[in-house]
Order: sequence, then C-alpha cells, then structure tokens
Amino acid sequence: MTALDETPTELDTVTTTHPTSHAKLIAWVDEMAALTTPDRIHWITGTPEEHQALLDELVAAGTFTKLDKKPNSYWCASDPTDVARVEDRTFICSVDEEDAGPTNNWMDPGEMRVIMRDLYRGSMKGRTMYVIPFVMGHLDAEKPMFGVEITDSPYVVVSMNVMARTGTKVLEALGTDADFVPAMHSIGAPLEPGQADVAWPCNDTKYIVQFPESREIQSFGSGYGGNALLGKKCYSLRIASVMARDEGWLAEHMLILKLTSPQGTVNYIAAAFPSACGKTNLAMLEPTIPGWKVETLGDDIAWMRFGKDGRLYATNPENGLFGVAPGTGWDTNPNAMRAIDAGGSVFTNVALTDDGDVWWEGMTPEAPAHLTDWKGRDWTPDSTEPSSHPNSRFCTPIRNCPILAEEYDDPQGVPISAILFGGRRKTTIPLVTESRDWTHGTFMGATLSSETTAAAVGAVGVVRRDPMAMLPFIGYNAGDYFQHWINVGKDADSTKLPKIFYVNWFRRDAEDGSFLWPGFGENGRVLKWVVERLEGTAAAVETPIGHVPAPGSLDVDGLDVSAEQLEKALAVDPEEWKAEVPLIQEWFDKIGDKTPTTLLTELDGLKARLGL
Ligand SMILES: Nc1nc2c(ncn2[C@@H]2O[C@H](COP(=O)(O)OP(=O)(O)OP(=O)(O)O)[C@@H](O)[C@H]2O)c(=O)[nH]1
Ligand SMILES: O=C([O-])CC(=O)C(=O)O
Ligand SMILES: [Mn+2]
Repeated sequence: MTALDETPTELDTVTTTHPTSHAKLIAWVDEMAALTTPDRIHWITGTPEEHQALLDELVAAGTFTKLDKKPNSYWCASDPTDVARVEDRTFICSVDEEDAGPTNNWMDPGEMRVIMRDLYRGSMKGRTMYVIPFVMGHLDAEKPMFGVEITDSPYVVVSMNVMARTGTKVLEALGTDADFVPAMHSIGAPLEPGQADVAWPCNDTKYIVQFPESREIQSFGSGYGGNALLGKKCYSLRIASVMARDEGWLAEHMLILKLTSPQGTVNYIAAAFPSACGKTNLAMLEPTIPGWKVETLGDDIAWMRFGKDGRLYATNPENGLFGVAPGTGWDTNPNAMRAIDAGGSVFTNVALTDDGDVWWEGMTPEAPAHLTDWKGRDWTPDSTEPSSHPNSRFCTPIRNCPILAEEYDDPQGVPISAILFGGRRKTTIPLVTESRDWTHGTFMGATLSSETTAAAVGAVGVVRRDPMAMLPFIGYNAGDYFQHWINVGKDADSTKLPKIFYVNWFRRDAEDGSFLWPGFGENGRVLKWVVERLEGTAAAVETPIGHVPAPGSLDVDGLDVSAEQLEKALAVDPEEWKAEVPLIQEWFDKIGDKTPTTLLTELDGLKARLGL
C-alpha cells in the first residue's frame, strides 16, 4: 500500500490531517511517505499514554522484555550485527570535498541523494512511519534548535522520547515556518504482506549521512545508538559543529559538571573524552576526598557560547543518558546505578537475570550463577564470552540522575572555568597536565590520542588521534575546526577563557599491566588540583609538555597508591614523548595545508623542549 495508492487507508486520512500548518514540514513528510510507502503515519505527541502504548507494542512484538525488578524498564537485544556506530559508513556530504576534510568520508551530495532515495524507496512498506518533532536543548532557549526525525523504528521513538524533548509542544513551537533539521531514518526492512517481523529489523547496508550546508541528516540500515537517534551525534555534534563554526560557538563531545569545594566555591568544568572513555563516570563522580561535591549537567554533549560577560557558557542539549553499561557498578558509578534504578530505562544488549532484572560485567563483583546473555543464550560464570556486549547501553531520563544540578534547567547554561581533554592511553600521557594558554590547550586537544573502544564498529585498543574526542563527529574539515578553536580563543578576553588541562585515567604499569591510577571517585583529587590551579594555590612543575603537579601538590590523603606508582602515573618520560612527536607530525601531515600554523609552532616548541 503506498501513500499515492487509490485505496483509501489510514495513511490517507492521517496525511490529509497533518497536526501542523508548517508548510515545509508537511511537504517533507508527504514526500518521505510517498517515497518510503509506510502503512501508517504516526505523529508523535509525546504524551505518557502514547509512550506507554509504544512500549507495550514493543513488548508484544518481542523486541522488548519488561523487567520485573525495575519500574517501567525494558530489556532489548539488537541484531548482533547492529551494535555500535558505523564510522566507515558515516559521510559528510559537503558540496566541496575539501570541506569534509581528510578525517571524514565524503561523497558528492547529489550522488548520495540518489543512493539514499533508492534505499528509501519502499523501505517502510508494512511498517509505521513515525514523525518525531524534537528540540535539542531547551524549548525556551533564545533560538530553539529544532529537528524532526522520521523513523520506522518504534525503538528509536521511545529512545528519542528519553534523549530529547519531543512531541506536540515542540510542533507547536515550530509554528508555521521555524527552521528545523530534517532527520530521515529508516531501518531498511520493509515487510511484505504476511511476512513475520524479527525482533530487531535492520539492513546490512548502512549509511549515516550529513549534508552540512543544507543541515540535513539521512540515516539508513541501523537502529542502534548514534546511528539512529539522530538528535544525538548527527545533529548535536556533526550538524551543530558546522552551525557553531559559522556562528562563533562550540559544539563538543563533552560532559558538564558542577564542582563545589568544601568552602562552597563553585566551578563548572567541561571534559572531552572519546566514546567509552569516562565522560558519564566523571559527570556523576562521587569524590572520595571529604567535602567536595560533584553535580551533573551533562554526560556526552556540550554546546558552548560566549555570554554577555565574556565567559564561555555551556548547555547540555540532551534530556537523557545513553550510557555504557559494562563497568557501571555500585563501586564505580553509584549515581548511574541510582539513575537506572529509578525507572523508565531501556537496556540494550546487556544480560537478563532469572528474576527479571539486568546484569552486565562490572555491575557487581560477583556474577550471578545463571543469566540469559545478550544473544539469548544461557550464560554462567564459566561461559567463555561476556554476558553483555561491550557497547551495551542504558537509556535513562536525565532527571533520574540523583545529583542533577539545578542549573540543568537554565537555558543560559553555566560559565565554564576549566576544560579537560582526556584519552585512554597505556603509556606516555600523565595523569594531569595543565596547558600554558588557550593555544597550547588547543594543541593538546588537537593532538589528543586514545585507544579505540567498542563504541564504534572496528578494532578495539588501537591508538589513534581523536582530536577533542571529536574525530567521528566533526562535521567539516578538521583543519578548519582547529582554526575555529584558535579563533574562539583569539577573539575572547583571555582572562575569562576556561583553562585547558589534559588527563589520562588509563595509564598502565609497564611491568604488570595494571592501572596506575585507581580512577572513578578518586578522579575528584585531580579535579581538586585543577581548581587549585585556577585559584593559584596548587604548585606545578614546568615540563616540555606543560605543567604537572609538583610533588605533594596533588591531594593523596588516604589514597591507597604507593609513592612509586603515583610517580609513574604523573611522569613525563622524555623517551615516550620523543616517540610521540613523529605520530603528531604524521597527524598534522594528514590534516595537511589546513593545519593552523600556530599548531605547527606549538609542535616546534615541543620538539625544541624535548631536544629534538
Ligand atoms: N580504569 C578506569 N575506567 C574508567 C574510568 N572512568 C570510566 N571508566 C570505564 O570506561 C568505560 C566507559 O565509560 P563512560 O563513562 O561510560 O564513557 P563515555 O565517555 O561516557 O562514553 P560514550 O557514551 O561512548 O561517549 C566504562 O566501562 C567505565 O567503567 C576511570 O576513571 N578509570
Ligand atoms: O553514539 C553512540 O552510540 C554512543 C556515544 O555516546 C558515543 O559513541 O560516543
Ligand atoms: Mn559519546
């Protein structure tokens, strides 16, 4: 049955009664319906009743299992081939190839549109097309950042309802002509009449496409995470980074936290770590040092704009948490555990307990005696594979977070006093380094490196450059992106700019391979040193790579770490850095002519200080 078919169907009735008079939106929805030929169209209103009905449908379809042990929460397993972002299938289709740059896949936008149209043709046959009006950030922001996602996946709808502000209130705010980002998504699994559905329909062919000039998104084939929840990476990072370049702000892969000292001094800190490298954990930190308090504003994305006072203000455009499950436990991240326990969560690709709860590696020190693993098989502690996929996730309303800062509700955001860049490196990168100034901090960010994780399909544990933790998310030429960072600093009052630091919780002992730094709640000690550096009270030593804590300046009171181990965690090893320099050089060579000369000068300075 097609939208243009002669037989009257529910579709015809719905399309003729669009719940909006936004002409551009109506035209786009009609065009997509005619192309994808769904059986039905459902405009998402965002009411709790509608959300519940979708959850019930997902249970009836066998996609969701309702958990007995957590309020209104559900378990779900994806197709084993659709478990993470697909970076090699992600494209920036700028008009000129140079504007996508050397770090993105590119295709001519015209050619890509033909490919996508062919894939979308009839792709929603037998399914419902959902239209989700959403806003990233606050609806009452000065300039609300609207989007509309079209999808044929009810899983995507219930997840978008958690991750963004959705529904009728957004549609009303869109009025008749407000700008929005059209975000088209299809799992690419049409159903023939009488054909039985599977629990996780998807397609082997996958495309995640951004058109930066026209601010459009088209996604096909995957139903998982950042591939399919298009408000997240596609809009709030790839498209928003292009808007930010054009308008003089920053769209970044950063957590935002509020840190209060025992004296009651408040600092807001943003931190960029690559996927599955600790943002959610730091954002919800319970410091081990007495009197220090962390509250959460965001765990994945920060939009930062200058305020009238010249300071850089950050907001979190999201409304939910889409967090890595494995490693999340009562001992590592109790606030995340409390958040997911509060209900309204969807768990994907974790294990099911026999009594109707979820479990994953790292949740409790001891594994249950029996589980159903993420592939639906019996699992015992003797099993050879983990019970949960390493990129299994919980999707939970951010309001469940017990330490959500009240400023989360402020569309103005919070003034950032420090930015941390961090990666997952076994060697070379010390626990914490302070940059000399914004340009040097930009150099640290631009040359950030990290071992790849399960958050993206591909090899895990390979060291790669991941500039500002944005490698898969910069919507334009990385060289221009570095220049944009430098310009942001140049145009600002330097006394009001955040100070930039580089951290590494993941350095290992060369001898036994163990983590040198205990991490998690103990990372509060590093935050304390950062704040004391802002205040000018902590001592630091100058090294070729920046300032590191002077002996005794990092609070290690009560910390169960030997002096020798701490020294190794903080060490700046000239030999390791001499080995790093050619890798940085190679990276800038890859970026090519667009590498800002200021960053090349920074590299020359580093070389000189290392005696190279
Ligand atoms: N050793 C160690 N592991 C950590 C630390 N912080 C986080 N992790 C682990 O790193 C993994 C990913 O952490 P998250 O906080 O979920 O990562 P994220 O940066 O929010 O990831 P995305 O949602 O993919 O962007 C989890 O398995 C954590 O347990 C730390 O301080 N030390
Ligand atoms: O996008 C996703 O699927 C999850 C995420 O936060 C990331 O990979 O950084
Ligand atoms: Mn992320």
